[in-house]
Amino acid sequence: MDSIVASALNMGGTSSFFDSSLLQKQQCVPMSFIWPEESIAEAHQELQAPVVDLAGFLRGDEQATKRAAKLVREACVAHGFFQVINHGVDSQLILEAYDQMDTFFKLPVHEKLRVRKTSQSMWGYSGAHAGRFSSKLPWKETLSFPYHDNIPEPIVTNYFNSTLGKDFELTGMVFQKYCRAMKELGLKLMELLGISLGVERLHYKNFFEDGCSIMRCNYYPSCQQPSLALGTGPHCDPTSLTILHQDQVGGLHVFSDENWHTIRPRPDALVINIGDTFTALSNGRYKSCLHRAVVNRYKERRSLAFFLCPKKDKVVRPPEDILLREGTRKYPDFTWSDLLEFTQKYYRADEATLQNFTKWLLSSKLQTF
Ligand SMILES: C=C1C[C@]23C[C@H]1CC[C@H]2[C@]1(C)CCC[C@@](C)(C(=O)O)[C@H]1[C@@H]3C(=O)O
Ligand SMILES: O=C(O)CCC(=O)C(=O)O
Ligand SMILES: [Fe+2]
Repeated sequence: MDSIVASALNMGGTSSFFDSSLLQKQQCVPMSFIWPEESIAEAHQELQAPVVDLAGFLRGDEQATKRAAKLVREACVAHGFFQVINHGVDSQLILEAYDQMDTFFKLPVHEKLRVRKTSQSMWGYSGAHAGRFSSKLPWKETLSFPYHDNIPEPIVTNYFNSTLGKDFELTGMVFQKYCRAMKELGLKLMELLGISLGVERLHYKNFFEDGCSIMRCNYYPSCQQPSLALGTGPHCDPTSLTILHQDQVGGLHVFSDENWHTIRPRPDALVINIGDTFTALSNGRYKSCLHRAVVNRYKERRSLAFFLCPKKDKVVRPPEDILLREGTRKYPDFTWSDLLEFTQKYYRADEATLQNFTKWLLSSKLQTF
């Protein structure tokens, strides 16, 4: 590794970090950011996926709910992806969340490193995951924090207060509100997913009620060689349901019918992805969405991702209605804690996480199903 790259990645002993302002000054992206050809194959067409209007469902209209559930079922069977509008989340709150995330990412690197993510924790700031991986680095910075509502104290506000102090009190309050809105919508979507799968209406909603979810702000700096690098490599989210807002720049791609497809940004829409854990909960009926985020030469890009997760020790298994109907199990019982541990300690989440996790689980725990 040459010395400029080493300093931009700031390799010193065991620690390393990503200074995008230094990396952007070089003509070429460092080797460690180059992805294999199959991962960066171009996207051609826009994905034809439904934009589901939630207004009728949210006000309890039965016909509208049936229509929404049908669209959701078709989209989840095909690729595990759809968008929602009239979702009930205040558009002003989304803009405020972007403003607050900008305040954080514009800080000098040494300030952001005050909340650096360590290998022992899911939470904090990470630059290109440079301390975690050494190749196929993602051209992004992330800030991740937990959300649940199992205690009366505001967990997100407290996270910001205890890590970044008084200057980030407002950031904490905005994200506390944003996460509450995401969780509320996530639970309503679980109800819709339950209806769409023909299981007891509140089954999934109840399952997720006491879970601890993950909130992540993604910041993708512009990149001098966008055709070689990736913001986020091809992957299925190991989590259950992702509610994502992307800014106006564009860069989210979904894999469907053997091709990568673009997802045109819609400021009024939230993107919904099925994740691996929900695939298991539906006994494989709903696909975990394979997606990636590309970067571009001219403009930085931002997205806000809320990953809905069940409580860590709950057993992930499809509801009896599905098991009785289908007879055979596609995946063994596991807990979210098992899958999370797999992606944080042993396996970098990609397109085959669930398949490899299942093998690992069966061999390491000598489990049968
Ligand atoms: C449980 C998680 C692991 C990741 C963060 C959440 C949900 C999505 C996962 C991730 C984004 C999938 C792509 C690879 C990854 C390493 C990343 O680029 O950030 C994944 C996250 C992670 O392990 O931190
Ligand atoms: O930024 C995006 O559009 C996608 C991000 C993503 O897939 C993730 O954070 O898991
Ligand atoms: Fe993702």
